[in-house]
Amino acid sequence: MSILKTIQSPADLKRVLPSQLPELCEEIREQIIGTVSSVGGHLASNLGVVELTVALHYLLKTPADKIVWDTSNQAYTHKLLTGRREQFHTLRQYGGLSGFCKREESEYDSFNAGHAGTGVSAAFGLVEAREQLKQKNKVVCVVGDGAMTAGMTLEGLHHAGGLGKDFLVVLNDNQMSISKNVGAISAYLSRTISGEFYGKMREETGQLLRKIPHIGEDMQKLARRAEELAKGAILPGLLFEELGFQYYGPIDGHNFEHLLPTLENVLKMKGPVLLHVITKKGLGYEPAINNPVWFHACPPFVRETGAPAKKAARPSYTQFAMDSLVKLAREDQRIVAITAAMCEGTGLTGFEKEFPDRLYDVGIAEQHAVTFAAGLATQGLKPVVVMYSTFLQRAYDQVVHDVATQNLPVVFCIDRGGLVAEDGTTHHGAFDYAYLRHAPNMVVMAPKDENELQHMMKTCIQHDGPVSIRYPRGVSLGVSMDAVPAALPIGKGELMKDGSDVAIMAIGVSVWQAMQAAERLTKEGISTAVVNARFVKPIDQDLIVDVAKRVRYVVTVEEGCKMGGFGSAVLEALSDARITDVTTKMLGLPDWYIEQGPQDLLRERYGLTAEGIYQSVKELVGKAPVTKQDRFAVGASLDHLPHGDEQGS
Ligand SMILES: Cc1ncc(C[n+]2csc(CCOP(=O)(O)OP(=O)(O)O)c2C)c(N)n1
Ligand SMILES: CC(=O)[C@@H](O)[C@H](O)COP(=O)(O)O
Ligand SMILES: [Mg+2]
Repeated sequence: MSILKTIQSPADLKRVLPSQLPELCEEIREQIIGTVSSVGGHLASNLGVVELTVALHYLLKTPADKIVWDTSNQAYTHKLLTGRREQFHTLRQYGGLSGFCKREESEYDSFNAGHAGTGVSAAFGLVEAREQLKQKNKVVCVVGDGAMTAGMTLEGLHHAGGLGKDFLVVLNDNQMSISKNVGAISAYLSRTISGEFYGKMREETGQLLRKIPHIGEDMQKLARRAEELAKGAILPGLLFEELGFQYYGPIDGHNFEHLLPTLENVLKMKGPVLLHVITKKGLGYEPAINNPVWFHACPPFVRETGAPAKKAARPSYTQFAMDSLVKLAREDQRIVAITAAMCEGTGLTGFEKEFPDRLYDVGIAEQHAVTFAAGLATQGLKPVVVMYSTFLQRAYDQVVHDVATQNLPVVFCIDRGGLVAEDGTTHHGAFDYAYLRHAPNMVVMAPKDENELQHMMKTCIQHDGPVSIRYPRGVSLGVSMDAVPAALPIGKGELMKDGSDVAIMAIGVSVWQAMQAAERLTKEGISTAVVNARFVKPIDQDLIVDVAKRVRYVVTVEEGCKMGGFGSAVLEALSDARITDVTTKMLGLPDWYIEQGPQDLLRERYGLTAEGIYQSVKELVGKAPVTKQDRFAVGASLDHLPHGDEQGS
């Protein structure tokens, strides 16, 4: 009889005998491996926290007590124990369970996440809310060693340590971010784990801490004293102690005999406590233990071998971008690349291999990455910040204040621009055009395909100022490649096809969709032009105005939020040129957070496929044109005017 199947909520878990918990963990691992092998997901991190999650739910009274999962890509066991086992097969699919914590999904999810380093701050918000509301619940934050390198985590610890309220932070240390964790904090944690002297003393104090049945204030002091003695000369945990946290551990995060009594005791302690727990990424599935990087967030795979279930049809845009960068770096010694803990995802591994001294992995520290790049640029280097669109959001002020105001030649390679699929809301690259284009000095571009991508990479490197290039997640189009990349003129678009009724002005991967739609429309008698804008900023006003003068309708297409993005830039250009006799429509992402789902499905849903663009144009053209006289006639009813995104003039 399955134990897992008897658990509808954490209350049921409490009926399981402690001796049965390892068996339950095996069932949980089985379920996670089975599901992730068929739908993909964050396997390695999840397999590492099975015992820790079971122990926390075993001891806490959730949902009154709160667990905040930093990043929350490790919350699968939490989902399985909190009433979501039966839907677990829908994980990360359209309409299914999220791969992350979502308050909309369950009362057991205390805070939404997806980006790393928010856990401590959010959980401390729950702590202070409890104090303000005079409640009694416990608050626990589980944060990884990778997320410990994020500035926000340190800001949160600093605040919480200073105020001294009851708060448990569990540091889940598997010595890995996505790749091997980096930097001084990671080295510090490793020393804490591996110190030989401390290891022995830790064992003794750990035993003491586990033995104390119901730890009272005096006993707590005794345990602390013993712990202090154990610290001896090397003072493990000193960093956290100095930040106002009582530090305990490290303990084995896979052993219930350590986990349960230790957690029970630290949960009773007063003030901020940090418990250091050591876990292994991928535990329970050999291929994931051997390759935790690939299994951090993997596509569907063959259970028996761990091999990917499908082979990619063509190289990704990421690969083309980074191959271009490597080629350019061979010729230009000034180029250095910067990643914020995303060397593999951003495709920088080839660069690292060839130029190990010119690649900086700064940890999960996007803000630092950008300002660090600005510093490098002041000295004549050519820093290339390679980052997912969604993570660059965190460094908005650094882009504006540290790079753009000084007009520094920092290149931003923005990967995962647009819809990213299964990671959903927190990971879609929806906002970059909008959050970059309003910064004076910024150049913002996006290629229509991988060939243009290589030319744009060259353009970026040549440009003497802040410049960004964004490309999507996924496989490239398979177009033929020019032998040599050539820089493009900044701010110049490309007229792909002329027409006299409608102009579709598109950017990035939407351009080829627009071309297909235009060809079909033209065949049906609606003469349709297509502009590949190439640049969101500076936008090619001359081309846009020239084409707009020839047509009656202008449709903009972008895989980004409509508000403030590319379409807005086109409308501004038309407005500046006083083009008032075209009817316009913007296609792009609406003013809500986009759900998870396959890219194709989401593109279809938001009208960004060739079919969607075609339908939008047909609908627009089918409507009675709105004339200037109609709109401005005194007393004229506005009911006939286009609604929503359409802006008739
Ligand atoms: C702000 C931000 N940058 C980058 C990422 C990508 N990312 C997701 S998980 C992860 C590693 C997290 O490591 P750790 O906190 O140790 O958790 P583990 O997966 O090891 O449990 C990274 C870099 C992110 N989610 N958020
Ligand atoms: C980086 C990150 O947040 C991952 O956890 C995410 O799931 C990666 O997805 P891709 O790198 O496949 O886009
Ligand atoms: Mg880790």
